[in-house]
Amino acid sequence: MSDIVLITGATSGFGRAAARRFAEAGWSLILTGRRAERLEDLEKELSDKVPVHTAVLDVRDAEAIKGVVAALPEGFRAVKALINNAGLALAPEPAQKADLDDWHTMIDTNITGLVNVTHALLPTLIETGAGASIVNLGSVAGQWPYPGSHVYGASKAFVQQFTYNLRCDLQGTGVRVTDIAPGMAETEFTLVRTGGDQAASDKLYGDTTPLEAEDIAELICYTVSLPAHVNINRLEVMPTRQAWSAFAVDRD
Ligand SMILES: NC(=O)C1=CN([C@@H]2O[C@H](COP(=O)(O)OP(=O)(O)OC[C@H]3O[C@@H](n4cnc5c(N)ncnc54)[C@H](OP(=O)(O)O)[C@@H]3O)[C@@H](O)[C@H]2O)C=CC1
Ligand SMILES: O=CCS(=O)(=O)O
Repeated sequence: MSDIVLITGATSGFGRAAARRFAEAGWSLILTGRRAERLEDLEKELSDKVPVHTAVLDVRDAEAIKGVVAALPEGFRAVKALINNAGLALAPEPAQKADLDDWHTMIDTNITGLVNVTHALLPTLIETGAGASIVNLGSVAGQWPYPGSHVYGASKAFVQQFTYNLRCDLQGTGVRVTDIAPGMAETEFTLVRTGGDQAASDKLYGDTTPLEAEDIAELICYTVSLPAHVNINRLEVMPTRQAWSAFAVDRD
């Protein structure tokens, strides 16, 4: 029987690329996200290669997650890898101009959503035991501050610390936990962040070489495919053409 991976946010970007990468590696796929049509398209694309189960799911809805886990069909129950990828940034403006609803949406998705899914899958992953994995999508924004990152960066700092704390509690169960923290990667991320501003997205990723979704998919698949005794705690990865900036100084 093939290994089983559950991916949140499989309808775009890293999640969709990871679905394709895991299919290449022969894993059975549980693909989730809010956009049903995209899940159907992905199922059509990949189900010739590997078994695919899809579930329309908003990670903010803890009851719905429990329902999805309880209704997993035979052959998809013994999940070996959970990829907590669903997430978003909103409100690129400074904190003092940000909408409170946008802050709540980021907290509800990136923090509450991630812990909802993790809590629902922990018993299964512990039962799977040695070689099971949780990969959480953090961000360089969880480590490094920058203007306009406010709640987004803070939510990703939570992801890092939650990852480390889970590692402590899961010691002895065989379940591995990893925070993958990418820098600039071209997906629909900036389109979402700017409320659909394609020009802003094109400008950010233009005239340089950002990470591609497939780069992160490769790292996710690599992380969970390592021998069972190896746990990557955190992987911070940037495009070669991205680096840190100097401290900002307010001058007269
Ligand atoms: N691109 C980048 O530069 C970086 C991104 N990241 C992180 O990587 C992760 C993936 O982002 P990326 O692929 O770039 O962005 P995309 O916008 O391309 O994909 C985001 C995915 O998250 C899903 N999602 C968003 N909200 C919810 C929700 N409430 N419930 C379920 N699914 C949801 C979306 O699916 P749907 O809308 O169908 O629900 C979509 O599949 C995020 O956690 C992001 O913060 C980290 C570092 C860098
Ligand atoms: O998490 C995404 C990368 S960045 O936009 O914060 O640099």
